[in-house]
Amino acid sequence: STTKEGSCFVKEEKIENLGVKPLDSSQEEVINKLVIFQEEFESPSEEDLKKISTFPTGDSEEDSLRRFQHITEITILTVQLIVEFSKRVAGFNTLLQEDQITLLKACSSEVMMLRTARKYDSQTDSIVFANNQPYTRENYRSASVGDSADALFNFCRHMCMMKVDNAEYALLTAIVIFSERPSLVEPKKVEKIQEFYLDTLQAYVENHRPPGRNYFAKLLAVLTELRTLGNMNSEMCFSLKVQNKKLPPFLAEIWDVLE
Ligand SMILES: Cc1nc(-c2ccccc2Cl)n(NC(=O)c2ccc3c(c2C)OCCO3)c1C(C)C
Repeated sequence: STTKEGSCFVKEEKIENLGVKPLDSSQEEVINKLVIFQEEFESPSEEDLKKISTFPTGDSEEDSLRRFQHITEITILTVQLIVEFSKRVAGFNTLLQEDQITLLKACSSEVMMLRTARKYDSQTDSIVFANNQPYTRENYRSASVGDSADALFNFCRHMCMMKVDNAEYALLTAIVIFSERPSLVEPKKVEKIQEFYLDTLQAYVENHRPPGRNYFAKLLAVLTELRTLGNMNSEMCFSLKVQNKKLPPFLAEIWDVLE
C-alpha cells in the first residue's frame, strides 16, 4: 500500500531500531500468511454482492428499513469471510470445535468493527463497505443504528489517525479471535495462542514503528475499545428485537439474540 495524503494507507517500511531484536523467521512467516489470508478474505465476491439488495439513498422510513436490510446482508457475507479467515489462522484448528464456535460467535462483531475501519475513508468521513456504496454517519444512523453510528465512525477515524498497516490489522484480528471468552472449554490453550500473536505484534511494532511512542500499548488499547464496541453491538441486537426489527436468523444465532 502507498502513502496518500490524508488517507489511511501507509507503507510498511523497515526501520533500524538500535538494540531491538529483529523478527525471527517463524514470526515473519506467520505475518506474511496472515496478511495474504486477510487480502484473500477481505471483501465479498462480485457475484455475492450482485445478490444483495441495492443501497437506498432516500430518506423515507421505507428507505431506512431497506438500508437496515442492506447492512444485514453485507454483514452476513462479511461474517462468513471472518469464519473462513479464522479457519486459516495458525492455531485455530488445534482447538476443540466447541471452542472454535465460541470464539467465532464472540469475536465476529469485534472483527467486523476492525474490518469496517479498514473501509473508512477519512476525506469523506464515510465507510465504503462493498460495491462502493459509501455509508455516511447520516445514512448509517438512519439505518437504525442510531447514535452508536458516531461511536463506529469515531473508532474508524482513530484507527485511521494511527495509520495501522496491513500486518498490524491482521495481527490485531488474530489477537481478537483468540481472546479470553466466557464458557471456553480450554481457556489456557486459547490464551497461549493469543500470547504468541501478542508477542509477534510487539516484535513487529518494535521493528516497524518509530521508537518511544509506545505504539504497542496504543494497539493494545484498541482491543479494549473493540470489546466495548462489541458489547454495544449486542445491546443493539437486543434493542432491535424490541423494535421488532428482525435480524436474519444467521445473525440472530451468531450473536445469541434469543428468540
Ligand atoms: C446487521 C449488523 N451489522 C452490524 C455491523 C456493521 C458494521 C460493523 C460491525 C457491525 Cl456489528 N451491525 N451492528 C452495527 O451496525 C452496530 C451496532 C452498534 C454499535 C456499532 C455498530 C457498528 O458501532 C458502534 C457501537 O455500537 C448490525 C446490526 C446489529 C444493526
